[in-house]
Amino acid sequence: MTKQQEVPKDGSNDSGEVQVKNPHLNEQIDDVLYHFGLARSDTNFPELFGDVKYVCTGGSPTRIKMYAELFSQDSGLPLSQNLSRSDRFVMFKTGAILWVNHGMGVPSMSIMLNECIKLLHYAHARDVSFIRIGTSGGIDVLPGTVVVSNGTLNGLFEEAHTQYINGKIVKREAKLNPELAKELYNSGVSENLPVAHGKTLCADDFYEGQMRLDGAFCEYDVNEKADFIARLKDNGVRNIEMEATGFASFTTRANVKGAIICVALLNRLNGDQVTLDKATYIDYELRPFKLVSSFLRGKIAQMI
Ligand SMILES: O=P(O)(O)O[C@@H]1C[C@H](O)[C@@H](CO)O1
Ligand SMILES: O=c1cc[nH]c(=O)[nH]1
Repeated sequence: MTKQQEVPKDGSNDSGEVQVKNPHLNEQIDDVLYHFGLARSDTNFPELFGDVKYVCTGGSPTRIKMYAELFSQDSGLPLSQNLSRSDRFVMFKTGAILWVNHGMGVPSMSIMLNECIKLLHYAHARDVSFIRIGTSGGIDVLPGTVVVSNGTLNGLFEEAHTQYINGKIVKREAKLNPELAKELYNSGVSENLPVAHGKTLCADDFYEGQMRLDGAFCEYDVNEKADFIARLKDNGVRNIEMEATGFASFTTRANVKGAIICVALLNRLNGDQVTLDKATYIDYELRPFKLVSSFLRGKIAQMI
């Protein structure tokens, strides 16, 4: 086990490598990626992951496994076994594409992203893009619409991701890659999918943070909820989920492109409950996958 490649002091790196910006890692002989059950000392990261160009992620482990299996069928690329040795996250590989789930909300996703970013850094993977493929609550869009995010907002309507570190609030820029978003949007159009552009609100929970009236607790009234949804609409927000600002901030810090594609399960102007029957739910959750699969197959054709 050799000492890891030095991290530049200012964190800068224009080689296209996935960046970590933590000088303490230079002092570590090994690094255990605990939530994947993988360590530098027991796994050949460059051999297994050095070719990765796209990381596709979403909350549910069974959904991400299904996407990886379907992509293997669509592309003809062989599907790996589950490369994660922990029960926290699953990880599959189809050629240069890695499929990893992230759980629900920024705290879970930030663990996955920290470890995935280090894994790809140790693997010397270059020019990597991360795509979050998910579900959301739509704002003034028909259920089933695939929203390609062109910006992210936190609960204060700021384009920022907030962390509490060392007893202080730390705010970081939360921008997505506009060119990647445009390419993905165009793939949706060419697949005849109902696509929309718009900002994505990142809430800290599913109920009060999204101004639902159907949680266990609620201290606002129906008019306040309607005002909130109207304010979102006026600010160009097209959907609400629970990861966007964290995802945008982490991908920016790691020097990778980031995009978010989420299907709207409902139109929040018309209600709060998700009441889709199973067949419709499956149809909807496949829509953002179809868009990304078409995009990735185009990219693979260019790589050959
Ligand atoms: O994994 P997805 O995109 O479906 O996650 C969204 C956002 C929350 O994590 C979860 C709430 O149901 O759905
Ligand atoms: O309304 C919704 C639907 C999915 N995910 C969310 O976070 N909100």
